[in-house]
Amino acid sequence: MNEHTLRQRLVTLGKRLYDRGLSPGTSGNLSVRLEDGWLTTPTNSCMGELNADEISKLDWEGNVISGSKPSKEYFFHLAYYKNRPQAQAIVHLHSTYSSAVSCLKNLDDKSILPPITPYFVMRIGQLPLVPYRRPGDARLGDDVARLAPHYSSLMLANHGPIVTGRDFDSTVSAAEELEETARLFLLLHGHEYRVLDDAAIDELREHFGVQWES
Ligand SMILES: O=C(CO)COP(=O)(O)O
Ligand SMILES: [Zn+2]
Repeated sequence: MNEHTLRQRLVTLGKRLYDRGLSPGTSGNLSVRLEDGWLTTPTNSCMGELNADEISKLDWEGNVISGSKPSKEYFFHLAYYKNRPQAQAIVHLHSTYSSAVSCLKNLDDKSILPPITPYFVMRIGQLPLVPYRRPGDARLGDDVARLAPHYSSLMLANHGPIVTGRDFDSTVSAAEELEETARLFLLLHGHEYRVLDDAAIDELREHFGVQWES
């Protein structure tokens, strides 16, 4: 997709996320990689009302080339792009169920959600917890740089998810999948439930190349 089309996709899918209630208020931010830099949503923008011409364009040093002032989290997007070549797009949300899970105590920090469904394993994979930092704290960039080579998605403690993918549309779908998984996980609380066993995960790995260590 060229830059013009990607700007339109940011507007269209930003509205989809907002309409689904996955990015309340002005929370969250989106970005996509281009040949000559990358695009991100302006800081304090509502995802339901993005303007294609105002979207911020940055270079690989984080300098603004054009558009409005970028997201205050631009540096963790940059850290992901620099440390994960396969990441072509990034979605960061404060979606309710994912953010609720990010607040739970006693999580396995290396993999906070169990493999309850195949689509979670396929689209997200193992999801580590990044210790809490203030939004906009540049040290989040170091945390993301360290984990980015190993994980396509991360959960910021007491905040929300960062999801990356091979193109923008599939990254948005993966973020939606994560939200549904978090919802299922919380619905299952207090119930006895099965998780996918090693054989099932191996089968998914064979067919879809999942990122899950048994
Ligand atoms: O989600 C957010 C902070 O974590 C939103 O910040 P921005 O509006 O600066 O993108
Ligand atoms: Zn946020």
